[in-house]
Formats: sequence, C-alpha cells, structure tokens
Amino acid sequence: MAAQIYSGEKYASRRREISANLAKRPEFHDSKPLPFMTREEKILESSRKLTLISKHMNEIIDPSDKRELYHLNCEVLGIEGNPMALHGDMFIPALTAQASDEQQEKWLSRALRREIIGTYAQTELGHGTNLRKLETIATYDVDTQEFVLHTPQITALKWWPGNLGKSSNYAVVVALMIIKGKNYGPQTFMVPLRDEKTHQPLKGITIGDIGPKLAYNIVDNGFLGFDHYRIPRTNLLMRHTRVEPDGTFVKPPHAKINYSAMVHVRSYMITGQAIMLAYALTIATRYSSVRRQGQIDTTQPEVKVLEYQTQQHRLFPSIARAYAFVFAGAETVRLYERVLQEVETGNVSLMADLHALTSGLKSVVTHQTAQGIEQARMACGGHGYSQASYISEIFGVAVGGCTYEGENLVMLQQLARYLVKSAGLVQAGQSSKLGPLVAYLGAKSDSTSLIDRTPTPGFAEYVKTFQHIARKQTLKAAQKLFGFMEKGDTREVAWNKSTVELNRASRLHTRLYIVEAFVRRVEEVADPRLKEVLTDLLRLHVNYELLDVAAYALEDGFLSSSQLDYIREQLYFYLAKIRPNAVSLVDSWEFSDRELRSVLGRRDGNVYENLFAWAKASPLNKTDVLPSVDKYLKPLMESARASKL
Ligand SMILES: CCCCCCCC/C=C\CCCCCCCCC/C=C/C(=O)SCCNC(=O)CCNC(=O)[C@H](O)C(C)(C)COP(=O)(O)OP(=O)(O)OC[C@H]1O[C@@H](n2cnc3c(N)ncnc32)[C@H](O)[C@@H]1OP(=O)(O)O
Ligand SMILES: Cc1cc2nc3c(=O)[nH]c(=O)nc-3n(C[C@H](O)[C@H](O)[C@H](O)COP(=O)(O)OP(=O)(O)OC[C@H]3O[C@@H](n4cnc5c(N)ncnc54)[C@H](O)[C@@H]3O)c2cc1C
Repeated sequence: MAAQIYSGEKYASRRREISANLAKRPEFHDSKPLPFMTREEKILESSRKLTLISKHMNEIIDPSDKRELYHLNCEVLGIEGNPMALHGDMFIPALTAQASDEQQEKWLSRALRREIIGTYAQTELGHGTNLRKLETIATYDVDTQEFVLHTPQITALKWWPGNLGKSSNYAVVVALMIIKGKNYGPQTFMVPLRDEKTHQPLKGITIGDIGPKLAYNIVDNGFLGFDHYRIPRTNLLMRHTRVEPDGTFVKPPHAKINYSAMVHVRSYMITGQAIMLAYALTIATRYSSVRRQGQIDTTQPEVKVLEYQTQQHRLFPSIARAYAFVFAGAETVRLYERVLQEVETGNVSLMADLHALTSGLKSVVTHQTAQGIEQARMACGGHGYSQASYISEIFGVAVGGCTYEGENLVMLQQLARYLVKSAGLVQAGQSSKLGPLVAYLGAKSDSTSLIDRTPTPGFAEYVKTFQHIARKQTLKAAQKLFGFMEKGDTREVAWNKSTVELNRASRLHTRLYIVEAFVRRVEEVADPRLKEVLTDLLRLHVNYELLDVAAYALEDGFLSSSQLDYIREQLYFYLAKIRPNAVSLVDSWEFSDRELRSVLGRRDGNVYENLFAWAKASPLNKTDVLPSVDKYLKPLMESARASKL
C-alpha cells in the first residue's frame, strides 16, 4: 500500500531506508520535544539540524531527488518550517523558471550549493491578492542602467515572505516595473539584502521578523522596505522577459509566466497537505484503537472508541480523502513538470489548464484538510487538545495553506474564470473545443442517476452523478453572470454578484476531479488484495462526498430520496467494512514516530505512560514552586488569610 501512496515501490522503500538510517543518528533527532522550546530555541535547533543535513545529506539521500529530500526534511526538521524553507520551496524554483542561463550560472548554482540563502518576497502589508496593485516600485534609470527599488509608503512594505526576516541574504522580489513613466506590472528581480560576510542589512534596506503566528513559527516571516535601493538592470529575471539597456521591454510568451513560483508551490502543496492530513489521522486512528471508554454491549468490557460509528464517521471519510489527495497530488506534479518542460520550448498552451486545476485543488484540498485535522483532534478528546498530540501544530501549519499561495476564495474564482469560458463554448455550440478537464460540461446528462438502479452499481454511475452536479452548477452560475451582464451590469459588477455561485461551481468541479483521480488510481491497481481495500475506501469516498453535495442533485430530481437512502446505507456499510483495516490504512503511510512527533500517535500504543513522562518533562515541572507563586500567589493568599483574621 505504501507503494500506492508514494507512487511506486522505489520511493516507498527509499523512505524506509532513509528513516532507518536516521534512526541510527541521534544527532539528527529533536534534542527535546518541540512544544517545550521557545521560538528562539526552535530556530536554533532547526539551524543546527539544517547544518547537519547540509554536511551529511549525501550519505543519506540522493540530493537530486526532490522526494527524498522532502522525506529527510519531514523526519529531521518537521512541519514547523526551517530557516531555509523558502529557499527550496520558492527561491530556487523562481530562479530555475525565470532566470536566464547566464543568471542561473551566477545565482542558481550558488543557491544550490547554499552559499547564499534566498526567499520569495511578493506580498506587502497592503496587498497580497491583487498583484497588479503592489506598491513596491522598480524604476529603470537608463543613465546608470539600474533599477531603483523603493517603498513609497508603509503599505508597500514587503510583509509575510518566509525566512525574509532573519535568515535570507537574497530575495526574489516582485515589484511594479516602471520604465520611462510606463507601468509594466509586477516583475521579478534578484535582490541582495544582507552583506554576505557580516549578514548585516545592506544600506537602503529595512528588514525584520513580523512576530509569532498561529503556527509555522520556526520560519521568520519578515518585512522589508527599500529606500531608493539600486540594483543592476541585469538583476531583472530575464529568462522570458527582458529589458534592453535603452529601456526597451521585450514581452514574455505568456503574460503570467512570472507567476511560476506560485504555481510550483500550488502544484506540490497538494501532496504536502495530504501528508499532513494523514499525520493527524494516523495519530487519531491509532489512539482511537488504544483508548477504551464506554460500552456498546453492557455485558462486555469497555470498547476501543474506534468501535463507535460516530468515531468511524469522523475519521474514515478523511482517511479516504487523504488517499484521494495524494493520488490527485501525484497527477498534479506530473502535469506541472510537463508544463515546465513545455514552457522551456516556448509552448505555453497548458499553462491555463494547470493554473485552473491547481487553483481549484489548492482551495478544496487545504479546506478539507484543515477540517479533517480538526476532527482528528476532537476525535482524541481532551488529549487531542494537549500539544502532546501535536495535532494543534499540524492544524496550524496546514490551515496556513488556505491563505498562502492565493486566498482560497480568490483562487476558486481563478478556476471559475476558466469554467465560465468553457460554459460559453457550450452555449455557443462549440463543445468540441473544450479541453479534457472540462469535456464533461459539453456532454448531455441522463435524466436521472442510475445509482442503485443497476445490479452492481460501479463507479461510473457515481462519476456521472458528480459530473451532472458540477455541470448543472457551472452552467447555472455562468448563466447568472451572463444574465446580469445582459441587464447592463459591467462584467466586474456582474462577477461580484455571482461569485458565491461561481465558487460553488469551482468546488464541485474540483471535487469531481478528485473523485476521478481516485477512480483512475484504483483502476490501475493490479494486486487483488490491495485493490479490494482501496475499492472499499473509494466506495466510502464516493458515498460520503455525494451525500455532502446531494442537495444539488435532489433539487432537479436527478437523485431521488430513495437513492439518497441507498447512498447513506452504503456509507454506513463501508464504515463498518473498513474498520478492521483502519489502522493498517494509516500505518501504510509509514510515518516514523520521529516524524509524527506525537505522544498519542506512537506506533507501540504506549500512550498513558508516555503522556505522564511528557508532562513530567514540562519546563514548568523543573521546580515544585514557581517564582510566580512566590512573588504573587503566596502573598495574595497570605493577605487574604490575614484579612480574614
Ligand atoms: C509522494 C511524495 C512526493 C513528495 C514530493 C514533495 C512534496 C512537497 C510537498 C510540499 C511542498 C510545498 C510546501 C509548501 C511550503 C509552503 C510555504 C509557504 C510559502 C508561501 C508563499 C506565498 O504565499 S507567495 C505569495 C503568493 N501570492 C499569491 O498567490 C497571490 C494570489 N494572487 C494571484 O495569483 C493573482 O493576483 C491572481 C491570479 C489572483 C490575479 O492575477 P492578475 O494578474 O490580476 O490576473 P487576472 O486579471 O485575474 O487574470 C488574467 C488572466 O491570467 C490568468 N492567470 C492568472 N494567473 C495565472 C497563472 N499563474 N498561470 C496562468 N494563467 C494565469 C487568469 O486565469 C486570467 O486568464 P483569462 O481568464 O483572462 O484567460
Ligand atoms: C503562513 C504564510 C506564509 C506566507 N509566505 C509568503 C511568502 O513566502 N512570500 C510572500 O510573498 N507571501 C507570503 N504569504 C502571504 C500570502 O501569500 C498572502 O497572505 C495571501 O496571498 C493572501 O493575500 P492577502 O493577505 O492580501 O489577503 P486579502 O486579499 O487581504 O484577503 C482578505 C479577504 O479578502 C478577500 N478577497 C480579496 N480579494 C478578493 C477578490 N478579488 N474577490 C473576493 N474576495 C477577495 C479574501 O477572500 C479574504 O477573505 C504568506 C502567508 C502566510 C499566512
């Protein structure tokens, strides 16, 4: 099963080898539980481990394999980030996709060798979503052939970029490019921030950390201001866009090619989110098979809480989602790598499809992941609320994905633009022009679903029902938009009056894609034992998801209430059928205890003695009487007692 999850036996067994190798290297382990460290201690500890990784990486992984490096990071550094997180996640991808060969020679090679540390500085205090209104300006000075970076007001301060505050000495900075008074929109520049020897900020640069956040606190998200700060013309990233010495602007082959670092993260983060959801579910499912409370049969001992139907309903649909997301994530990465290669040859035709797909997936997957992690926390009762479970940290890191790389409701609108165009083609009788991701929009619906109307309903009937729902909502929402426009609203106003419905269409389209990705994968499985378990999980998935969106199919009679009852019964049937495999389904992700960092999620199930040991190790328990008691509480009680006398 691990080979299914990790798209092949080769990587699944490499993960095992890497974990086994690290088990023998205590210097790579956390020196104490992360929840007991201050932010400063965590950053120091993470930097220590980062240095070790740099030194010994070649003994443990093949550093050219992204997946191996990712696993090494998960084991050693964990999810709370590290001082070079953005260096790998965005700085290197931005240089790879946007720097010319000559620029790559100069900077990418140094970045890969870790001679310099970089980040991606785009968001500002006043603007994150609306990139066209960023306020940092890069004005071209033809005389000196330099760009002058400037922060004209407080809202133009770069704000949020990861590792900008304290760790990075370079950044890929996004600024509005002005040449001879003309605004050429957001462009990307390579900008030195700190002296390479002293690490002191360079003259003209104001820089620092933005303070503690909900989670992800090992990362020093930062602020940055420029005071007429000059960089050479050749620091504009010029793989696709160019500015000649005389200020002539040479257009890229696609207007949004500069957005590639964002598309890179959106493509990879689907897998990252699936893994974080699987972390939380591994913890909650294992704990639920250790925790005994209450009875189902009063003549029998207390049961494991995993026997309760409510607990199964809380956890198992999310287990199915984690599998669905990792399968969809693998497809997304394949498409991303293909588009990256095609863009190199000047073919930008798939950029719009990739953008639409990743915008939708990023939004639906992060939202459902956060919901699933929060349910996993509640499934652990009181102990879920303790940081010993580590689920609160997993939640905090994962939920950040709803905001970064494009706020979810904004990114759903990006997919909606694509869907509306496609709906326009359908309306114009040009369905043959629809791309493969939206071809279903042009198909004719059956009048009713055949779920429960055939002897053994296959997945095709479910897929058709999801297609019917997504098609109906897309065409309806587009019609709403066109209707407002026909009545005289501008497109923008009409769009704003239709966005809730448009975003619903985007979600339904994306949920259909996720179901289809799951079906595609299960169809490929050859081993009959694996196929059976995955088919059960997929059946749980389609019934749970359909029930969640059934209103759309009930309102036009595509599904009847008796079919809905059938779907419910199927759901309950598969909850019970999956129960014996539940722990194996989470164990199949093969997370080591080191990687999970959870007392509740321990593989050996020895939860209670380890919770007690963990509590005893709390810094508060170093002394029996705290200074706060000596200083305040004792005098308070003493004076209360004295006044009573
Ligand atoms: C199996 C195991 C394998 C393991 C493998 C490894 C797994 C790794 C796992 C995890 C790795 C990931 C770890 C994640 C780490 C996270 C770190 C956090 C870092 C966070 C960073 C950031 O947040 S950076 C800042 C991000 N900011 C944003 O996203 C801003 C959002 N805003 C925008 O993107 C744009 O402003 C917006 C697209 C909303 C609008 O742009 P605008 O220019 O105004 O365009 P618009 O008029 O709306 O549209 C015009 C036209 O352009 C099309 N378009 C827009 N963007 C793109 C694009 N990127 N590509 C292609 N086309 C695009 C748009 O659709 C329009 O088209 P038409 O409709 O006109 O045709
Ligand atoms: C953990 C984390 C890490 C980050 N790392 C980086 C980084 O490394 N580099 C970097 O540059 N940035 C980074 N960011 C910033 C991040 O990319 C932005 O915060 C994000 O893109 C959202 O933009 P915003 O903050 O401007 O939100 P806003 O746009 O202000 O969103 C506020 C509300 O307005 C709504 N809204 C905004 N525009 C529209 C619209 N057109 N239609 C309808 N509703 C709208 C949103 O849906 C939301 O409800 C990070 C953020 C976080 C949380």
